[in-house]
Amino acid sequence: MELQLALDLVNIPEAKEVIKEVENQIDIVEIGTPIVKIEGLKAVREIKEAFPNLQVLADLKTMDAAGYEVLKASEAKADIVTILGVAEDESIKGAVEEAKKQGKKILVDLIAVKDIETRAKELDALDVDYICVHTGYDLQAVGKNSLEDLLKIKQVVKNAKTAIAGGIKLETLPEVIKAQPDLVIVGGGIANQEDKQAVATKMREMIKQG
Ligand SMILES: O=C([C@H](O)CO)[C@H](O)[C@H](O)COP(=O)(O)O
Repeated sequence: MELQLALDLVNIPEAKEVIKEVENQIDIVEIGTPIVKIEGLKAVREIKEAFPNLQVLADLKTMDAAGYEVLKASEAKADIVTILGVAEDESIKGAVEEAKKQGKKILVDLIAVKDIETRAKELDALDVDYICVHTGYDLQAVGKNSLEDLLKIKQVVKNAKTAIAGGIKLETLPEVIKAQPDLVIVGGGIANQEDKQAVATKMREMIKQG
């Protein structure tokens, strides 16, 4: 099981400071959608240059022109690029095709997908690398989480790795681990904590113990 730190509400220098504190505890660092929108793909390039040993995920949440966006993120040295599960199959195929050409990976974000099982099954057949259940900030605010969705997609996804994101904290990590995703994505659960290193270290230990 891998651990990904999602950075959303910071600028590039602030992102570097947070990563420095936890780089030994994480496998992947996510340059979140708000950072990419505000700072551009240079955020991806700068973080990869500063932390070459970490995999860098560009959370583009692509919806169209997928091959082109994957190409541009790849040129900025992203290792993994995200596309939305609600995108057309043609877009998913375009993203996968370009990622394969560039030696990169595609994570599909199921945010806002209504029939999670059907879509996860379809996406699994399109050769994507990760399929991620995700409760975004706006649904977290009304008390939702993604655990049930993870259990649902685990039943139907046979090829891709499964991932979970959305409001995961130290206290909720044990039940997430029990559901055995391949990738756990944590944003505020690390980034908003006083002692980020201690929290990330504890999370890493819990994940190791499985
Ligand atoms: O993708 C995300 C969100 O849509 C904002 O861009 C977050 O990275 C994801 O939700 C993980 O962050 P937390 O919910 O703070 O753990």
